[in-house]
Amino acid sequence: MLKLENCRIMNGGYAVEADLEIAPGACVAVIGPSGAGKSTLVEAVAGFLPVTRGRISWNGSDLTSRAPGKRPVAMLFQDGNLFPHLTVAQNVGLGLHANLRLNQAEWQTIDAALIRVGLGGMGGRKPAALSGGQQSRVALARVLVQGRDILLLDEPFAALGPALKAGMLDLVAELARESGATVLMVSHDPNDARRIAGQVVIVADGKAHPPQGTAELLDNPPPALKAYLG
Ligand SMILES: Nc1ncnc2c1ncn2[C@@H]1O[C@H](COP(=O)(O)OP(=O)(O)OP(=O)(O)O)[C@@H](O)[C@H]1O
Repeated sequence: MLKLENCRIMNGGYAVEADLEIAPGACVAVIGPSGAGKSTLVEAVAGFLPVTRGRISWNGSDLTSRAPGKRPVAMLFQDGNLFPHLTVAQNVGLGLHANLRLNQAEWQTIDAALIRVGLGGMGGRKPAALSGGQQSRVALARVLVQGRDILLLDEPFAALGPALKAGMLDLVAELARESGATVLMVSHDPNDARRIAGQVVIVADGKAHPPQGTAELLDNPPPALKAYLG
């Protein structure tokens, strides 16, 4: 269980309050108006932003003041964060060791992850020699090799066309199901939530609300969400 208890998260001068729980293995979309604090919420779980009140925990262990690298969390960013001078396999390997000193078993893990995301045989290429969709898959493979319990996605596929994005979302959902990972995904598109997320956390007016069922919420949105959905 991912718990945010009575939390106040600071992003510069902006505060987001959160008091909510996310069940293990759940896939939860984070939606709400621009600037409301969606990224702030996931970055606090990742450990990139300070929690000035309350507590974040995972299965009972306190994460609140734990360094980002020591949390059971992997994050997928919008631009994929690929290094152009490294090969695809090395970019994935960064998920295992930042210094890329990897043993043979670890290179095999990387190969297996590349195969799993549909990039078998492409490990020797540089990112520039891949399409945008393939680059997203490299970033996903890097998250996969980390084998973390919680996967955070901050609009990772916003730059992809609709069909590619749908394919990537389905792949994320599939990989999370296989590994049992808990997913928290920021998105501006309610269709992303409908596609893979059973629940939605609405972030509005400086507050992250407890998760609600996606279909019930989007079929019958409360006034604040209705204005945002248009
Ligand atoms: N470094 C900063 N200093 C001060 N305020 C900041 C800083 N970074 C973000 N903010 C403010 O924090 C608020 C929440 O930002 P956040 O990026 O979490 O919103 P969001 O809901 O993810 O927005 P979007 O949908 O536009 O990406 C915003 O109103 C923003 O202006």
